[in-house]
Amino acid sequence: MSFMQINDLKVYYPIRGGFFNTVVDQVTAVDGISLEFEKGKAYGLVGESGCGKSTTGKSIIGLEKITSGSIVYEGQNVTHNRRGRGSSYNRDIQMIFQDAHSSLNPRKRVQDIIAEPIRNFLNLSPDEEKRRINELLAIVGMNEDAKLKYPHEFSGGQKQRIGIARAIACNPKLIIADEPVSALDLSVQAQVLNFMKDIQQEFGLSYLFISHDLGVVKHMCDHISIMYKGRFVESGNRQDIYTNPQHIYTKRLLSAIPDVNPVGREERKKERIEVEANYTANHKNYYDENGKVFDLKKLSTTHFVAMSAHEKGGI
Ligand SMILES: Nc1ncnc2c1ncn2[C@@H]1O[C@H](COP(=O)(O)OP(=O)(O)OP(=O)(O)O)[C@@H](O)[C@H]1O
Repeated sequence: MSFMQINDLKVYYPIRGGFFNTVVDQVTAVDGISLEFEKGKAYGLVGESGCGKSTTGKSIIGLEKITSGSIVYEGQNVTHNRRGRGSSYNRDIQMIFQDAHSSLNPRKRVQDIIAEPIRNFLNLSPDEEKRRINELLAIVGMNEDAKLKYPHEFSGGQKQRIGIARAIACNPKLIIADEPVSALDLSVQAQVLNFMKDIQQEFGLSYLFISHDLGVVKHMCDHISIMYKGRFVESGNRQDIYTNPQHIYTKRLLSAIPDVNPVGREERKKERIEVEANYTANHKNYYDENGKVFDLKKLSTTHFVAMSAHEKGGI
């Protein structure tokens, strides 16, 4: 049973111009997406830069205005009151950001950063608050003496852990993680991802994991949606997406993942080229289930660049 449903979400940004700074046009950032969240499951949102992933995350949490569509949380339509002070939605849906450094207030000590949601949503005594902060630091694998330090005294991975401690402080149901590890180096990425998996299991958390990296999403997510120009072109479980992708755009994203296994690399390369050639020969345009046309020529530009570098064995 899903605890939250996103229905036909659309987010348009107005473009202003002219002498009176009036609205002259709009950017269609999210163009009618629907999603359902179940407890304890991780959902992935993948697509190229600018396809609307972050806008989706920010509009779900309430940082962006929704143009149309609805968000239903535990049976209540919360579309227009997501950020109400003290609302359970505000407490239960948390976000962690790509740039941990700028998401932590540099003038606050770690204990005050982590205490922020506790003070907003839980009515704890000073002693209980201290105990909760110690507990949260232990969960994210940090020493108690971190409490009195400032964000600049920590490494990137540690800062991300502080962000995670703040996000889980009030036992949320869903964490929206927008590229949470892409600013970290590879060994730290693995540590943070594994740690996020551990706490997911321990606390029955759900994630909306936003990334352009299909490798990371494969590691983390049960259900994956592939986004292109504000819409989902394909959604499915991990198995469907990685072993039996249906949409040409998904196939191209998958082929852009560096092929690190030398065994059978040539055969896989030939197979990919064949799939591409057949598809392009047989489909002038691709029509999605709503009849919207995707122009293959336009779609291909970035991904053919990525593919050809890969095909040449350059990656
Ligand atoms: N505040 C804004 N005002 C106007 N347009 C915006 C604003 N924020 C984003 N956009 C536009 O909305 C579209 C979607 O942006 P978004 O940041 O959601 O993409 P993204 O998939 O998260 O990209 P990236 O992976 O690079 O972060 C882009 O065309 C972007 O230029």
